[in-house]
Amino acid sequence: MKIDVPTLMLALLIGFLLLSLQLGVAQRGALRQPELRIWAQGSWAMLGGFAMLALRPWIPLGASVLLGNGLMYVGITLYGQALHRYLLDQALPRWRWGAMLLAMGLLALVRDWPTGQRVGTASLLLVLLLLPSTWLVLTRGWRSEGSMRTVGLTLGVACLALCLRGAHAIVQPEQYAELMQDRPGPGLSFLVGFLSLLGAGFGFVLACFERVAKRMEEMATLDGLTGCVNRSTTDALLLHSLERGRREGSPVAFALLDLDHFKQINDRHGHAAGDAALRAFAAEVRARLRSSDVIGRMGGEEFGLLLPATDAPGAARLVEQIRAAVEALELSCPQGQRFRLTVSAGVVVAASDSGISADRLYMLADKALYRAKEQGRNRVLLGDEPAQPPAARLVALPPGA
Ligand SMILES: Nc1nc2c(ncn2[C@@H]2O[C@H](COP(=O)(O)OP(=O)(O)OP(=O)(O)O)[C@@H](O)[C@H]2O)c(=O)[nH]1
Repeated sequence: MKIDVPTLMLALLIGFLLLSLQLGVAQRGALRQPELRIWAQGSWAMLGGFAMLALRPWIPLGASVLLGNGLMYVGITLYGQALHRYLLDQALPRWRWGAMLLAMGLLALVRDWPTGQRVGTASLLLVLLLLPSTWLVLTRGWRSEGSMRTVGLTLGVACLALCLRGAHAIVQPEQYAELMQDRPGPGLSFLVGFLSLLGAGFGFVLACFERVAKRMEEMATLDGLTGCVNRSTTDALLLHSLERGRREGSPVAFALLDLDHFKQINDRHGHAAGDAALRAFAAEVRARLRSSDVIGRMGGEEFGLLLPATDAPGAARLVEQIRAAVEALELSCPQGQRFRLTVSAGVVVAASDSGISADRLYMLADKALYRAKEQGRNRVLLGDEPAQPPAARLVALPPGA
């Protein structure tokens, strides 16, 4: 196999230039991610590094070696910074910048070595700088967006190829006497090592896209404050559950839960304490649900609980447990004052053969909730689901039932 190194160098220059330009353009649009900006800076540094290597016939050898490899070390470290922020939401630890400076210092010490040993050392230093990021992506990134796996794998391939290049250059320095000469080993390791780094960049862009798409989906379906599904999603899930209950012959329970005197909590302790109370309430409910149950925020301090395949006694027991747990909850506001919450609830159950609509089920739950408020709050009322006509029979449950 014949690999023409000058052509390869030109291809890499164009590749990193295109990646940097595309990332720059994406930054001006909707994809304004700081991690992508940092990756773009890293790609500009890599591009500068290749340019310095490619200019070797026209600039002093020492400058080409130091600037070429040094800029690549900066590029790799910036890639590390982007990955660190993306996966850990933290800045790159200082020692990684220190390692980059140390690598540059070592490079300066070996700049007069014969080409083979110098290429070997420079490649191995590149691998050492790349390894911590590769490890991070292969461990933490593996459970992240699917595209991060391709980033981890391509970085792993880059490390392997550059490691082989470094070892090969030290063992057979004569093959590396001239940077631009056509030799299969040096050419192949250069090709695979740096193309993999370029590929990791495209994988990283895709991972950022995936994350943005996931966030947009969450924003469309979830309530940002409590993490519960929003009202329209709850409505859609209720319709779906009723349909499924009909097909499978199982009942569907639906409850409306409304925090009592919530306005007073806001007025006395502030809006932030009110928000914290809503979050705490949602967490308290979520902790008691099965994976098939759904808690939705219907608006303000009102929540809907959707319990598929649950009959009336089961639903009433669960909602009563929630009521008691909320009553026992003690919250503190930023000023240190402590306060408590109570919740009222209306529960209705649709039998599989009732043919009841989601709207009517909601209305019956709302009626039961209204009665619970009327009867003094902090209680759960069960509204029977009549097939027809609409009046709900309300059964008061003593606390603890
Ligand atoms: N902190 C906070 N308050 C909210 C939010 N959404 C709605 N509220 C407040 O919730 C309060 C609801 O008040 P009301 O509808 O009078 O109900 P309540 O005070 O709970 O009275 P009852 O339901 O009759 O027990 C209002 O003060 C709203 O401003 C929110 O996201 N955060």
